[in-house]
Amino acid sequence: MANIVAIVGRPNVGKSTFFNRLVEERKAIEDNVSGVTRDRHYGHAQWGGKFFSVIDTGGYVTGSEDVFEAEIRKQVKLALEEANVILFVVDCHDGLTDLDKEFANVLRTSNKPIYIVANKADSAEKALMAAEFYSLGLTDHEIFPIAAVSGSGTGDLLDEVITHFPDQGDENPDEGIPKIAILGRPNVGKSSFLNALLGKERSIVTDEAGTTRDAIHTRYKLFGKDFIITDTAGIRKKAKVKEDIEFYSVMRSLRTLEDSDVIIVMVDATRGLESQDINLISLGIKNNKGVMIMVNKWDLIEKDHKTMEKIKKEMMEKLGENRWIPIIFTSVEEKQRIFQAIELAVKVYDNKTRRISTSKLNDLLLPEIEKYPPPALKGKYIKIKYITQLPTKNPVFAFFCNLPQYIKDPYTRFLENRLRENFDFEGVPIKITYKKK
Ligand SMILES: Nc1nc2c(ncn2[C@@H]2O[C@H](COP(=O)(O)OP(=O)(O)OP(=O)(O)O)[C@@H](O)[C@H]2O)c(=O)[nH]1
Ligand SMILES: Nc1nc2c(ncn2[C@@H]2O[C@H](COP(=O)(O)OP(=O)(O)OP(=O)(O)O)[C@@H](O)[C@H]2O)c(=O)[nH]1
Repeated sequence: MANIVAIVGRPNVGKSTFFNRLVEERKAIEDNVSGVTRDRHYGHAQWGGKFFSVIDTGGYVTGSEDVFEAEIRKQVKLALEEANVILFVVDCHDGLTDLDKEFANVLRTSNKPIYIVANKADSAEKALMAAEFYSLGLTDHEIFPIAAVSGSGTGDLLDEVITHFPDQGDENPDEGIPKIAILGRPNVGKSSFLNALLGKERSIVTDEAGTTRDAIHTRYKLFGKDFIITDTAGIRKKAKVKEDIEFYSVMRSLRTLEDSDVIIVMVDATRGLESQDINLISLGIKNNKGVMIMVNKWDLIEKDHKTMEKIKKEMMEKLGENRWIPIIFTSVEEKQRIFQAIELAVKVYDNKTRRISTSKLNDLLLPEIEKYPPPALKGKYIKIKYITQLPTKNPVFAFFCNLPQYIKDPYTRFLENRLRENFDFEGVPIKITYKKK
């Protein structure tokens, strides 16, 4: 289960600075191994051996001068639903404001742990100002003065925050059963697909939800395969509220994606691969998820024996260097290839957990590298000596060589292609790193 921390607070108190600080530290640790997702509102962090995600809800409040209570409610509601812990950021510099009080009133309705983070405590003198926020009476926890710009005070805060996480977080999930998320634009047929899985064979094993606000993991045993579909049904209902569709569907995608191994990006055959679909695919890749595309409503397409190949080719072009993503054509309505879609998702999961022995890697790849060695740079020859797959959750291959810094992107792509030709990593992002030897 994902550990999630939400940052709330009025504009300009330093939420994004704080967010970046939390996420940067993890990034520094991880950068050379797995590459880490980072965007404005959502990122990964680590403290004390626990992994968690951080949502900066700040950007969702529009208009920094005129923040209406409805907006605050919307922001905070999101935090309450998604997070294990809420960090309410205030500003020591400005002291307690009316808007802070409004936020506090909304937060009071929650039963999740709340910490008041008194930011801009740049000096000991400023830190004393933090005491003022006790008058909110919002939380039994200590108030933590911090300075997001320098990071001072954040360690003490995080020591406390992580005590609320039930486990280590997503970096260390239970092995074995593939968790599959079905994502896609509204109306492509996601619910119909779930119902088709549910309806026919009626063999759900469990339907467990930690709390109503967590992602729901439904475990299936169908067609001889064990798998889990991750979903956030509670949020889905709210997506029916019109103006919030985009807002909630993004949050929903993040949460389901976070809790899954493989994402099925469902697209509408009559519309093709659209930019939103590409965004979901990129999000999956950045988060090291297995990815496949399910082109649904295939029954609505007028076709001959060449149509499928033609559409596949067009999609491949849009995928560019991510051509390793498999595409399957289905009709949920006519129950066409529904089983194969699940089978493919499970296969992608198997590929994702594939381990190649060092001897096999070297036997197959070193001769290819010998044929096409990395181009010499500044008159220096680059010699790759051996290759090994790192013991990571996602496929990462370390190439040991004399001058790692001299190898350029095109050669990395060459190596990735050779890896994919020799071993089945269909649907799986793979990473290549160079190490000095
Ligand atoms: N002195 C001081 N300034 C800070 C600190 N942290 C953030 N700031 C400044 O406060 C201002 C607002 O910071 P942001 O991180 O953009 O604030 P925010 O809460 O994300 O603002 P919105 O995006 O409007 O919601 C910036 O000028 C920051 O440089 C700090 O620890 N000390
Ligand atoms: N022709 C055809 N229609 C389909 C197919 N799959 C789903 N539909 C129809 O498409 C419509 C939308 O299906 P849903 O399952 O509600 O789509 P969804 O992706 O869950 O939609 P949201 O809940 O809005 O995200 C419904 O009218 C379905 O009956 C299919 O394979 N072929």
